[in-house]
Amino acid sequence: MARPLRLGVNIDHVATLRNARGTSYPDPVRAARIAAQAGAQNITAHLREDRRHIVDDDIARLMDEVELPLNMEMAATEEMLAIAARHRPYAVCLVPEKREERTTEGGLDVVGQANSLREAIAQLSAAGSRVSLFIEPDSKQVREAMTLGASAVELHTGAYCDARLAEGDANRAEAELDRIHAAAEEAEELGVECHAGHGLTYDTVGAIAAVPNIVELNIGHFLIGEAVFTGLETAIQRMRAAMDAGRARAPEAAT
Ligand SMILES: CC(=O)[C@@H](O)[C@H](O)COP(=O)(O)O
Ligand SMILES: NCC(=O)COP(=O)(O)O
Repeated sequence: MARPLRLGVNIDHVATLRNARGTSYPDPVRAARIAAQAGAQNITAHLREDRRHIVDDDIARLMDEVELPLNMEMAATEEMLAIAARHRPYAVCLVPEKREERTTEGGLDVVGQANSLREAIAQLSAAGSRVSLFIEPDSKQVREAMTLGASAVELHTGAYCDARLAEGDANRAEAELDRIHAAAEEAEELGVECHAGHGLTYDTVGAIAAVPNIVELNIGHFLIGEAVFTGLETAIQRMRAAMDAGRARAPEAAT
């Protein structure tokens, strides 16, 4: 039987909409409560250094007012480490950040930043948070994540989703999916829990859910966009159904 696959709902882009007008609505905490009703297992929120969407008060309220565990995405900076130490979220996902980028364009260079990441992982783990590293599906990065003591890796699915959306690029999509399968299998062999996310839609989630070693998906931007048309609860339920359909096609995990 296929193993369980958790859904983390990323509510960043509720805050993007709120901040576009400088109002107090729409409220990411309200979105998080709806996600809970719709069956999500955790809430993901990315506190960017430039606070372009989620702000400090959102993190405080998500911790205090929402029952679901918080997976806080952040860069491994001193400022963010101090914030995480104050709130002690259930999980922290360390991500790369570039001020000019439109979204998180790639994974962390875990190999190149090993020393600073080792220290950040140690601090966060000592404070009681599970630490994952947001990486490209690449064997070197997976192995280094294990060496540094990360509990989990989250594989960046953006390249796969982009290839699926690009007409006539089936070969590239297939190659990206192969990389994700290989990295997920290696992570599990090394004892590192495997998550995935970025850019997933109803059309692309099935193939990722079918990767048997992946146990958590984090999905946001598409869901918040769909919520405009169908409501957030319905959007999340449809995503859950698409995930379940994909998972039902997953072979048994090799390990
Ligand atoms: C880290 C990541 O995958 C992002 O999807 C993020 O959580 C959404 O925020 P940005 O679109 O601002 O990167
Ligand atoms: N880490 C990925 C995430 O939280 C959601 O990414 P997206 O669905 O907003 O692209």
